[in-house]
Amino acid sequence: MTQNEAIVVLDYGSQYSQLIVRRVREAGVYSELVRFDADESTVAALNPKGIILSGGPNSVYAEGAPQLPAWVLASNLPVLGICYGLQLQAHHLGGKVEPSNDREFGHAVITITAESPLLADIPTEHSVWMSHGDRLETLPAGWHPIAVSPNSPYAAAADEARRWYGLQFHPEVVHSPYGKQVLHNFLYRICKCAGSWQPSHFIQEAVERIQQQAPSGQVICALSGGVDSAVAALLAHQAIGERLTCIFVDNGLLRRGEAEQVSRTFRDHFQIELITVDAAEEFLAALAGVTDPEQKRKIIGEKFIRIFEREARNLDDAAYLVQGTLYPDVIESTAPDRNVAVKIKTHHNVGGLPDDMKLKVIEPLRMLFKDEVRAAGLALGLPEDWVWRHPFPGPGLAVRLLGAISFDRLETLRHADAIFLEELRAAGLYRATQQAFAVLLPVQSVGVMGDYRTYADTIAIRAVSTEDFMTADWARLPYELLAKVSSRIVNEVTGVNRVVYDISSKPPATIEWE
Ligand SMILES: Nc1ncnc2c1ncn2[C@@H]1O[C@H](COP(=O)(O)OP(=O)(O)OP(=O)(O)O)[C@@H](O)[C@H]1O
Ligand SMILES: O=c1[nH]c(=O)c2[nH+]cn([C@@H]3O[C@H](COP(=O)(O)O)[C@@H](O)[C@H]3O)c2[nH]1
Ligand SMILES: NC(=O)CC[C@H](N)C(=O)O
Ligand SMILES: [Mg+2]
Repeated sequence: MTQNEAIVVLDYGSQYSQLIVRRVREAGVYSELVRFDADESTVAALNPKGIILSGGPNSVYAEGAPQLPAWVLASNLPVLGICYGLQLQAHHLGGKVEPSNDREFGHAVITITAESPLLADIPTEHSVWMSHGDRLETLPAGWHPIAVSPNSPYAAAADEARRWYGLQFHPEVVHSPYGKQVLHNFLYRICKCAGSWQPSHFIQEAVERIQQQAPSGQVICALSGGVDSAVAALLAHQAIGERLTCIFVDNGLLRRGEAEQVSRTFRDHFQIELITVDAAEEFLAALAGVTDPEQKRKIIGEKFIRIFEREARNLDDAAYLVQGTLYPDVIESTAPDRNVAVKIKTHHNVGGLPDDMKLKVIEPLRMLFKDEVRAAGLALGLPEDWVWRHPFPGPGLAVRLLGAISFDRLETLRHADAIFLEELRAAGLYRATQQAFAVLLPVQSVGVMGDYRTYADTIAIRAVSTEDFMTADWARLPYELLAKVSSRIVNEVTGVNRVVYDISSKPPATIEWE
């Protein structure tokens, strides 16, 4: 994306790399994450006003550890190193980094010891979040400390003349309450950014890009009812008008009333052609008897694509497929030290596309985060309810119904899920949690109802609070709400005699159960 200014974050594999980009964008400056070994021309094309070096799991002195590219050392741009980034700066400029006995993980208090634009408007003593086992023992020539912590003589350091700065702590995490101010200082006091980035700015550019990517012919957009695909559809429609047809697949794995609600809302609000494909039987037949979570996901992913291909052939051989892929999906599959990570689950639209797929994929949101997509959705006139809808996974209820899938079991789950969401909304708490749903377990247990014995199914209720769905905590829903949901489910849903609330965070659990 060509912006007139950007902050480029070099990724050394920190779990927080994405978060740095996000914080910079929140502060009004466009930012992208690039591999630490990206070449200079890739970075120059982004018009950088400054460079941030992320943290990382390695030790700078270890053999094979990722290093600073020569072009960074030769650059005149301001550079901010965070944790591993600071250690790299020191390592390359003649300072000394060593393993420390006083490792710091978590909360620490730092004291500002010298005036610096980086730490302007911040109390002299304040708490920060640390996560390191190595530390700087000697600063390079030209550098001086600007903050200390009990275990880090160089919690922050600077070469003001060159505009190189380093932090041993992580300003990007919420546990560093002044972290936003530190980043703001770097962007505006040091890099002199103008600060004109807004998610809605990207709309015009995205529209032009879609016109170039699909200059002629028919285009389909896979529409799910979620916010991502709706925003992608609106952008594509602005770009190519009537050449666009949206395809909504009723895979039989949707929630109660969802198929009707999605097509009705869509038709009420948009003048975009929509085809609803009733593929419920096809999906359920393919899933019959399948209990393995990964196998379910693969069957579903493949079916989706075959249906899109079939619909494309019926539409004058449409050659393009618009998808709502977001930036976190892209980063997950491309950044260093990430592609070696073990696979937890196959997301149906990422990495799961068949090799022989002929449709060319167009992904207008591939540079955005979810909150930015929501802002763009609002700017494009997407109804608020749609903008704030909880995400719903493409494999749908198949990954919330453990064990073999049948129409009857799906109906049980749909009913319980509808009750939970209805009560959550009635309590005014839908937007206080980021995702909430019911899960049907393959577990029967004994109960007593109306003096007779039951041996029936278990429903688990899950609600999470999260910023980015990468980590999550279970939502502290009020007991009164849980009590009401539990009693309604057992009373109203035939075949269920027990309801449990899932109190697992991610990690170690994931949000979905499969
Ligand atoms: N039932 C469906 N019919 C057609 N396309 C679908 C369906 N379910 C998922 N998709 C496609 O898969 C993509 C990824 O799904 P995903 O759930 O990540 O995004 P979303 O549904 O657009 O938004 P959200 O994350 O808010 O649910 C969607 O953008 C859409 O293109
Ligand atoms: O479109 C999707 N296709 C998938 O295959 C898929 N699997 C998980 N999810 C959603 O991703 C987020 C994180 O989920 P997990 O913690 O279960 O991995 C949560 O928001 C999940 O709902 C999916 N979305
Ligand atoms: N969070 C980090 O960047 C850690 C850097 C380095 N691996 C250390 O332990 O000190
Ligand atoms: Mg979805």
